[in-house]
Amino acid sequence: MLKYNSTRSNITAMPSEAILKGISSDGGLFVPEDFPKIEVESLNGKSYEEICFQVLSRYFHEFDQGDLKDMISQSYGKFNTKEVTPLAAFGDLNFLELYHGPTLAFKDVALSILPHLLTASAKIQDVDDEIVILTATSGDTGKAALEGFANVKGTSIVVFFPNDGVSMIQRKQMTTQSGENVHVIAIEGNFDDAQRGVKEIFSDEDYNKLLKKNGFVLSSANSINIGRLVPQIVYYFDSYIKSVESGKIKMNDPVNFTVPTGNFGNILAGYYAKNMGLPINKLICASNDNNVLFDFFKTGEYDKNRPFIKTISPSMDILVSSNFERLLYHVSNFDSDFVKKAMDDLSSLGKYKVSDEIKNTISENFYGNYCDEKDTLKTIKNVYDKYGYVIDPHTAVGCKVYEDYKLETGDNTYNIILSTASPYKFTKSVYEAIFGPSELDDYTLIEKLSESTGLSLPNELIAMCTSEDLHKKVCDSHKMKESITEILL
Ligand SMILES: N[C@@H](CCOP(=O)(O)O)C(=O)O
Repeated sequence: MLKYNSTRSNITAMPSEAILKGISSDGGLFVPEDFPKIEVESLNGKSYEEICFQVLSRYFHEFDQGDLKDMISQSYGKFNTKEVTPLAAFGDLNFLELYHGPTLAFKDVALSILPHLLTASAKIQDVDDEIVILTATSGDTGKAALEGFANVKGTSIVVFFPNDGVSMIQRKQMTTQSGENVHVIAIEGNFDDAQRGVKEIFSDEDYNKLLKKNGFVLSSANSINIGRLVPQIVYYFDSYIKSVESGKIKMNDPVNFTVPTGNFGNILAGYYAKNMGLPINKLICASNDNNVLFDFFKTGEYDKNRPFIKTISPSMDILVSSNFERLLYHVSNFDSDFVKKAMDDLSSLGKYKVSDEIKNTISENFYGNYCDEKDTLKTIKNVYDKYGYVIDPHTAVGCKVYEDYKLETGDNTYNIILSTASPYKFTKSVYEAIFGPSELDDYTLIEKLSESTGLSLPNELIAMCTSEDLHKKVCDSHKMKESITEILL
């Protein structure tokens, strides 16, 4: 029976408890005490949903197998492509399109199923309080979580986003969200402030007792919740199998994955896949100008003491990548004292350093680099000019870092780039990258981008642009708890 350990102490939890809590009471993140194994050959010929079942059932053994299968089929029916996460190949660029879910970002893959996992976990844990999902977002998680949890019985959701730190379309997607149980609040601050605020609320014992007394328990829709992370492992296996089936690689050939990275959840899911048996050679971690991780891979020092830079890939505008804590726990051989000290140093000094041994173990698995704004725009244009294929700025960051990786290392292993969002979420940046400056705004450019490139247009996006804003609240990043109190108590 697989259990979950906190990264910061000897607290353990069953899967349902870990999912329901979202984060451990000591501030640590839950990680599996072991990596379940999958024989990759056994997945040959299986559909996305079947692979999903193989992965999830190994991590979440408390759920009834039939119920788990039902949850999976209810979750992925709403994707607008036959294959949940199709691969698009141009030369040696293989883009894994993770954005065909309801909100046009990779977050849909996990957030379509998380509400099911959470409500099933509440049943197992015999909890009938209302589950309040606290979410911090730099643009994509927020909308996907709202969509997933809107009107889900027994839950309510509060999303905090940086008032001046998301794209126009990302903002509109959130502020127009309907649902009886949804709350969207802009904060005066950046994503790190939002995430810190949410984590502080989780660790505030007295506040959690007060909520409990009033019939509420907190959980998370961010990738700090293991229930968010595990479903993201699935597309690593699925894309590998698709690559074998299309003859691009042979079974058991090594592959690289390039992952545009912010909170380190998506790439960590790849590390979990590798430890489960997927033959991954390197995980290529692509950052934007907020290049803390790139510096870490070079020096072994994680140092967030630097300006927070707003970029055209806002979902990755993050200096504290939460899931890096999980990686430290794994590579230090489950040393929770070391992780706790590192995390304490990060919050008091803004930095920590790891030993050469830990740095080297990380470098065996990961390569890090970053792409600045100029190169992001250039890459969008180059890919379009060469292949007529439109990519969003986050994917462009991945693409450029992949090119740099090949040049620097000479490694030509088959590589898959995770394409994390639809170009339409960043219409103006993408349009201008390809066609040059425009006076028009994102809303107007949506149709122009579609007409000029032939990129198929999600109709709901047009309707959204003229919808009324339902959420207009703005709060100070130090007043997030007060906002929740106002909503709930
Ligand atoms: N890039 C994210 C930031 C939060 O990441 P998560 O994976 O922890 O949810 C976003 O778009 O909100």
